[in-house]
Amino acid sequence: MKTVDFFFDFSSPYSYLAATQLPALAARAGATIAYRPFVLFAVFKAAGNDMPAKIPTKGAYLFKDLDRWARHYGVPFRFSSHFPSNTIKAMRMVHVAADQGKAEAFSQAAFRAMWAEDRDIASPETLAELARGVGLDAEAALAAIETPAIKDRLRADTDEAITRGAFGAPAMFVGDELFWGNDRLHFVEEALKG
Ligand SMILES: N[C@@H](CCC(=O)N[C@@H](CS)C(=O)NCC(=O)O)C(=O)O
Repeated sequence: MKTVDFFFDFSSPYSYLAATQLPALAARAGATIAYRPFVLFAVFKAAGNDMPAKIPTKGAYLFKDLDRWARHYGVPFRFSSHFPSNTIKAMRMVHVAADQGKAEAFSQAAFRAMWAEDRDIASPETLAELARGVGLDAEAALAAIETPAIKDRLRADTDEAITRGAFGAPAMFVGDELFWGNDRLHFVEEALKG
C-alpha cells in the first residue's frame, strides 16, 4: 500500500485545505496518509523562502484564493484571528496522538479548530480540549509534549522534509516525488494510483 507523507504546519491555511481532501483522496487511491507536522518557519529559513503574505499584493490575493478554495470544496473556512500563531505544541501533540493511533483524528480536529472555528490552538486549554476530544488523556498529553523525545520527533520530521526538498506547505511526498500545495492534489492522487 502506498503512502503519502503529508508534511504540514497548523499555521498553514493551504495545509488545512489539503487536509480536508486527503482522507477521501487516500481512500480512492487505496493509500495511507502519514501525518507529519513540520515547523514551516524553519523550512522557509532553510530554503531561503518566506511567508507569501509578506508581499502585500500577494497577501491580499491569498485571502480571496483561500475563500475560493474553501467554497470549491464546500468546507468551512475562516481566516484565523490568531494567525500567526505558535503551533509548535499542537504539532508535538500529533506525535503523542500518533502513539495511540490518533494522529489523523487529532490533526483534523486541530486544523478545524484553527481554520474553521477560530480557536487558539496555542493555548493549553484548547489543546487539552482537543486531546480529550479524540480520547487522549489531556494531562498526560500536555506533559508528553514537553519531553525531549517528542520535541525531537518534530525536529527530525522538519529536518527530513528540508532534506527531501520542501520549501513550503503543504509538502506532500509520494516516494521521492514532492508535490507542493493543496492545488496539486490531483498529481498526488495520480502518483498514488500509478
Ligand atoms: N497554491 C498553493 C499555495 C500554497 C501556499 O502558499 N502555501 C504557503 C504556506 S500556507 C507557502 O508555503 N508558501 C511558500 C511560497 O509561496 O513559496 C496552494 O493552493 O496550496
